[in-house]
Amino acid sequence: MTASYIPGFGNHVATEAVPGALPIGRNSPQRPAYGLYAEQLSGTAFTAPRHENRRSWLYRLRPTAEHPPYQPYDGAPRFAPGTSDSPLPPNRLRWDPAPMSPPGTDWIDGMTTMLANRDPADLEGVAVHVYACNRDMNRVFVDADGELIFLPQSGRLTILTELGRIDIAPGQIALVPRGVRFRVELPDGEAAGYVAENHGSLFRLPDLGPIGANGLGNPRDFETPVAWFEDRDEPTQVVQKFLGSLWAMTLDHSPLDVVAWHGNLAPWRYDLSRFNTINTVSFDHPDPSIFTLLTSPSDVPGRANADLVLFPPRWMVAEDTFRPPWFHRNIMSEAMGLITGAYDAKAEGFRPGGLSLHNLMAGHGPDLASWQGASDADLKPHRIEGTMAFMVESCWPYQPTEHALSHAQLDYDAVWKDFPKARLP
Ligand SMILES: O=C(O)Cc1cc(O)ccc1O
Ligand SMILES: [Fe+2]
Repeated sequence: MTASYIPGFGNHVATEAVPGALPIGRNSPQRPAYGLYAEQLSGTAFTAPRHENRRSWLYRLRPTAEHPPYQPYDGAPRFAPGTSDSPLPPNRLRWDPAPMSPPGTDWIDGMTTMLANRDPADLEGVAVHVYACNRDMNRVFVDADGELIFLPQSGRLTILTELGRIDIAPGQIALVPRGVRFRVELPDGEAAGYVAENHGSLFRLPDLGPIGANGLGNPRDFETPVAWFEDRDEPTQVVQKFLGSLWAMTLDHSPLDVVAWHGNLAPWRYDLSRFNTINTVSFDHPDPSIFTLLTSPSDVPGRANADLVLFPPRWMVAEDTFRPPWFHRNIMSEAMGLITGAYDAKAEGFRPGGLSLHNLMAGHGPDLASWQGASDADLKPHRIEGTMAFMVESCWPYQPTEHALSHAQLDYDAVWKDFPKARLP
């Protein structure tokens, strides 16, 4: 079965998997069609301004409210373990790709939380997880702590959500809103990649300012699945992430039973190759904000709770310019992953599936080999091919988990060793 999608970002969508399931002209009729249960799912406060307001109405076989108490979930040992209380060294950190999990590991148990900031209860902050799994989920997951962006690095994912079915492969990403239940299946038998979890205001497309009305991520390239449901009366475990801990309970049916829905809070997928990359055609390397696909604003104008930034294939044409990322120290904190290829500031050691962290004010930039190569390069137009890196940039410094701290590369600082000293006249 292939999924069908509706194009557009944050649109008001109406979709039904069974004709007549969606009420017309009202949200909560006295008796919804077929005895369905109407349920509102809010992604913003009821009173959020209209242009920010996101909610959907779901028409389902059984109400979500009908469930037994959650108990602590004791699987997924590296998922949401909390962060260390010890002072965090201001060091740059980098990680090799995580090894594949033991056979029989599904997406939930294959999740490893690497970096987190703030507390989910603050409704601010972001976490970066990696996953490595090799078994279809036969249960469902729901994240009360935030929306999830899946960035597969290897292996396709089928994400069966309450609101529809999403198929993605490496090079595509998907978002599942906070509170939407889903199951992850692995058409290739195994999969690995990244998940960004946003506790803060919902990801949206950035303003374009002088760029104009088009460019970067174009709204039409975001695809929301049509209504899809399963009618399965069999025990189904639901694992929930709530305030940084995992909880579980078992229903006697699948909760992926939404027959119809309408609204503007919805999952979507996006093909990263659709990103309309904009950059200099004269000189200098623009700030990486030029590559922003999505932004989650904080309460301070222009200072993102989280930006999702892409580094796609592109032409490099800048004249008399050091073309890779410059040396820098930032107030923002930078978590970076690599989906494929090589990243232009790191000649080696940053591998697809790997991760790096350059926190608040950490001095970083091109490694010695990249600096040397770009300093000596003949500045012809040059196309960076076959690459896709991304950054989850946040105004809140990241705290690595204990697992991340104990599995970091040992010698990352060495990539910035032995730069020749400048020679004054
Ligand atoms: O550190 C990095 O590699 C990310 C980055 C990229 C860039 O083009 C400019 C600044 C920046 O932080
Ligand atoms: Fe940086």
